[in-house]
Amino acid sequence: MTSIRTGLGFDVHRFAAPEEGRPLMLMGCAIPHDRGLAGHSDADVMLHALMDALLGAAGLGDIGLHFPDTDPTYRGADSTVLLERVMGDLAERGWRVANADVCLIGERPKIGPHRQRMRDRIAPLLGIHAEALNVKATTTEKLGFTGRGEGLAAQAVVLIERI
Ligand SMILES: Nc1ccn([C@@H]2O[C@H](COP(=O)(O)O)[C@@H](O)[C@H]2O)c(=O)n1
Ligand SMILES: C[C@@]1(CO)OP(=O)(O)OP(=O)(O)OC[C@H]1O
Repeated sequence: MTSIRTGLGFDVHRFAAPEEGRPLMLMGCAIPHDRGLAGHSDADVMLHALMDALLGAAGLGDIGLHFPDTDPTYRGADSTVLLERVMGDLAERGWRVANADVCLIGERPKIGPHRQRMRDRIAPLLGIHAEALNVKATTTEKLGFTGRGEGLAAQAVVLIERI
């Protein structure tokens, strides 16, 4: 039986108008910014990419399958709670996380000042040490929708292994 697998995830959310007063949630952390991301849930784009990577590695589809955006249950959902559900699904099937690498794509906010807080918040939910959860970011050199500041994108890659 295969003992390791990889998965990748990708997600995009547009920014809400500032007057909507949505907080910007990234990796389960409230990040000071002039606007938050729009979404049915808390729109934590980095955690959505991470969950899709985990589900992909385990062959379990994607977050839209598990948490449909047509279901009022998930309105305003805390993505860390959804991540706990995903981790439960993986554990039930005998998988644990070896490492994860998550990349935010956008001009602002800069994640440098928040990187360690993000790792410390999410690594325990993945059952790994913070050093096995990498958090990084890139601009798109002001090109495209992220470059224009219309929204943020995120990518994630994970390795899972048999317990
Ligand atoms: N939202 C972001 C984007 C980038 N960074 C940091 O800046 C570095 C340079 O970005 P380039 O797109 O010019 O390569 C990048 O490696 C990150 O360290 C960031 O913190 N937050
Ligand atoms: C987690 C969910 C739940 O509605 O969040 P959304 O804010 O709709 O985010 P999206 O990444 O568009 O789709 C995933 C959904 O399943």
